[in-house]
Amino acid sequence: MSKKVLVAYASKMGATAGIAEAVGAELRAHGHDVEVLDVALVKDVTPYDAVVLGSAIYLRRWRREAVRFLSHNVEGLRHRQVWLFHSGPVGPDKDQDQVMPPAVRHLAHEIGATPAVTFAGRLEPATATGFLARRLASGNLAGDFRDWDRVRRWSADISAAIEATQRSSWHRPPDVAPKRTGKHPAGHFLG
Ligand SMILES: Cc1cc2nc3c(=O)[nH]c(=O)nc-3n(C[C@H](O)[C@H](O)[C@H](O)COP(=O)(O)O)c2cc1C
Repeated sequence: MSKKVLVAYASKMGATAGIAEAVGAELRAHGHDVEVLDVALVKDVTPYDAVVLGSAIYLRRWRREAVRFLSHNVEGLRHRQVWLFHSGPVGPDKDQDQVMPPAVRHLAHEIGATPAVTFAGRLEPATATGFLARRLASGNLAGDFRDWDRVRRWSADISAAIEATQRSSWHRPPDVAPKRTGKHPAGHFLG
């Protein structure tokens, strides 16, 4: 039986929105009824059985509208399966997992969601908005590093997890704190 899934995103320059669309397409291919929406437009999570939320990372933070969505919907999200991802690393650090900002980590814990998966991002002159982004997009961080195979595999795993809960009752995953490396993966952006 198909489930109703919300894939919400917070994106400034379109890269995270593209990843959300790819997640949505894969879930649809698995037979689910999917809505892909800018998170700022989501008023209510009640219609959905499961929620995927992705945010772009800027200066180690999530976009404000994504954090607001989590904090305004803690109770609703606690009763749904929730998956989180963030899109950020570009250039030489494209494969570096990013640490969840403390506020997001706290909210994920409240909701009972596992830590966000990191997907590489995109930073290109054609889509960069703002002085700093345009400057960074002209250096060695420039490029589209989004790994569509990885995004599709992750989405297929989500589909399998959604389907599994139709056969058994869902058990909230244990809280797993992200591993701290001491290294600042956002070093490129912080100078
Ligand atoms: C000013 C600026 C700061 C950034 N800070 C980070 C960061 O702290 N960590 C990170 O992984 N990526 C960082 N990025 C890369 C973006 O997250 C990446 O380009 C992302 O794919 C953009 O997503 P969007 O197009 O959905 O807005 C930064 C990019 C810019 C322009």
